[in-house]
Amino acid sequence: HPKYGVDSNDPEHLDEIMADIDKWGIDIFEIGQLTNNRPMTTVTYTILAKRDLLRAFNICSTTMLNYLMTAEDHYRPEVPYHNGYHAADVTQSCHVLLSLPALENLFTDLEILATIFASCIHDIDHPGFTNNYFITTGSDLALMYNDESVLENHHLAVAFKLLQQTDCDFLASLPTKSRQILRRIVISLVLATDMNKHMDHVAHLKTMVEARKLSGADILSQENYSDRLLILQHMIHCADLSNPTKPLPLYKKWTDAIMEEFFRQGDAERERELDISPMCDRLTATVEKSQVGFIDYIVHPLWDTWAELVEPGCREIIESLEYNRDWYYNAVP
Ligand SMILES: CCc1cc(COc2cc(C(=O)Nc3c(Cl)cncc3Cl)ccc2OC)on1
Ligand SMILES: [Zn+2]
Ligand SMILES: [Zn+2]
Repeated sequence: HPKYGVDSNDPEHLDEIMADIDKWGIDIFEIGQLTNNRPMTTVTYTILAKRDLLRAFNICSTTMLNYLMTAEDHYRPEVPYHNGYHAADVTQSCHVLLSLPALENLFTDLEILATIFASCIHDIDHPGFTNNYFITTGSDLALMYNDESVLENHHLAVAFKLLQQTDCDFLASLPTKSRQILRRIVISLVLATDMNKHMDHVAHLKTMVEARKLSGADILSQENYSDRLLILQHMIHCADLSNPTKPLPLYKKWTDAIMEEFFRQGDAERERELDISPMCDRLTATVEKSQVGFIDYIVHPLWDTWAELVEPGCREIIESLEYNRDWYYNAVP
């Protein structure tokens, strides 16, 4: 297999970019351009190989690549934001967060494999509309999942269904017990990416930070299973909401993509004479104002609490977030 799992039209350039795989702010868009739109497969395969997880779990590289390519084919390229680039971005962001010094030796290899797997499939087959849109339009998807975390349940069902294809079952050599533990973790992590759970994430993170202050001990080293799983849930949610913490040129590309996706939903709602969702009306929205609100009310409260828990590993990330917030604040017309 090629070094990063996929062929490249410019291998030397890809080597240069992939040297930053452990760094916050690697250019996912450039990786996609160098791999014929395979950013998710490239990033995920490289991370699994680098962490020696393919060997640790006796995972066949060919089967792993078959699964990743098939999974990446199930992201929709016509969806502006929730496509393979976002999956690659969240996977690489989790990879960096898993290596924070405060979390060293906290997670088992199986928990790490589960987190990387959950990240790369967490939005698979995303249709480019929100849960609320599917619920209010009485869609079959909402009917199937009783209006509860509709998209997140769908992503999980699609991802695990692909494992049933024999040439894609990269978990085939895992003992049954390990498969069950991994499946449980992946389900809980993808369900944790439902924005409806956002306030619970922030509340629990604050509780853990307070508990750590009271106990004084480096509590992250004595976490019990349920707290470790909660930290991984907060981690994937932070990665999902990490665009505003990245270098400004990358952040601006993510903003353009999500706003186009939201505007297309707004167009569909206008067309169907439904109420247009907040920030989805391309005729009235102010992108800069939305981002300042997004950072002030959602991203900063979450990341500030996360940063306190893993202190001092995320100081630069918070600085980048605050720099970007000021840039958008000053850009408001
Ligand atoms: C107040 C809410 C809000 C939302 C926005 C749009 O901005 C963004 C929103 C999102 C965003 O909402 N992402 C998202 C997540 Cl993390 C989980 N489930 C569904 C979704 Cl859509 C991801 C990135 C953004 O800008 C770069 O601006 N304000
Ligand atoms: Zn999602
Ligand atoms: Zn996502």
